[in-house]
Amino acid sequence: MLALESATVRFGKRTALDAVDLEVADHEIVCVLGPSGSGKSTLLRAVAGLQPLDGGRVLLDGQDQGAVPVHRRGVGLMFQDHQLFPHRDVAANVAFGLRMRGVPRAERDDRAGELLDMVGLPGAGRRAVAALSGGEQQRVALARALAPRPKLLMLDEPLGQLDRSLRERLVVELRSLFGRLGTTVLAVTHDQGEAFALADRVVVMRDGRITQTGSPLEVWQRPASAFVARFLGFDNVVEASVGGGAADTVWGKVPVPDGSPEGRCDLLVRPAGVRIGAPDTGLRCTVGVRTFRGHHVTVLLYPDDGPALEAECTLRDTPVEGAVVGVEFDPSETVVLPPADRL
Ligand SMILES: Nc1ncnc2c1ncn2[C@@H]1O[C@H](COP(=O)(O)OP(=O)(O)OP(=O)(O)O)[C@@H](O)[C@H]1O
Repeated sequence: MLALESATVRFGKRTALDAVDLEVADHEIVCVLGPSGSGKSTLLRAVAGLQPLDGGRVLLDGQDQGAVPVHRRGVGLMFQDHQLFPHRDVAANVAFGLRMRGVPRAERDDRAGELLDMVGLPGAGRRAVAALSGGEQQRVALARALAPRPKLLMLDEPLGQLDRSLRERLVVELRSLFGRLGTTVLAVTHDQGEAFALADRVVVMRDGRITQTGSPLEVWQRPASAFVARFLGFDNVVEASVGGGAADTVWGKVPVPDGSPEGRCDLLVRPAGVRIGAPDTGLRCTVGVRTFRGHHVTVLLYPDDGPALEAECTLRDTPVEGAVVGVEFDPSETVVLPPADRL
């Protein structure tokens, strides 16, 4: 349905999109992730027609969109600051795109009512936008973007301003709504949790390029590089050298999964793979800060040498701060990554 072919955008000397190739299939939900400045919004704007390309093409249903203006691309947009019209009521906001398309009044009202039901705001049509909570406004913005039945819905930080618990709830609702409607979605977020909960496929950007793409599970289990691993919030990443089933690291020998490539690498050890035991077994560490995360605890461990290690413990097994412990590593939670200079 959507294809970017070598899409390139430059701002002066800066290349914001660097020959990006990306395909989005019908009914697919794709989330673009990446640090600030990596080109996510530029990608979205280029697809919408808000940002002209300096090279390459954007195709929708096989048609080159180069000469097609924004309002004829058939894409729905929902941006972070959701730009509702504060002086119009909810129904008028939802029906805005339909009015622009000359849809008759009665049909607009019906459709607005239908959409408000769908986004969980039944009967809210006559309410003033200014009197809604942030989460309700977000739902109105979503209803407005969906009203003209866009073939592609694009979301830029759709839940950006809302508090975490509301975001976590809304993201689940969004995924199920898009599934029911069969909406094709391209969304941008800097929040991994949001992307992983929403997407069928995630795309990780770095410096205007796509550095990894895959299902949320694939990317989570096998980040393609130290960059992606760190971006996902994994801090246990060190340079290493693999041979004979183990990696030589600043933390000593760390067992790696069978079949891991040999030679120089970056090594990721997921916190779940850092096993805490008696001080006389494995790597000696001193227990530092502990962060309670509901059903588990993240513990920072300071070895005598090398960077701190993050470990995940059950509440019951959490050692006390200042204790000296021994650490062993679970090979099923380690990932051998290509060394940064070979990417
Ligand atoms: N209108 C513009 N003029 C000049 N430079 C721009 C413009 N828009 C974006 N850029 C630059 O292009 C690069 C990519 O920006 P973009 O907004 O696409 O990143 P992003 O990944 O969406 O970042 P964020 O998460 O902070 O929104 C950045 O270096 C940015 O400074």
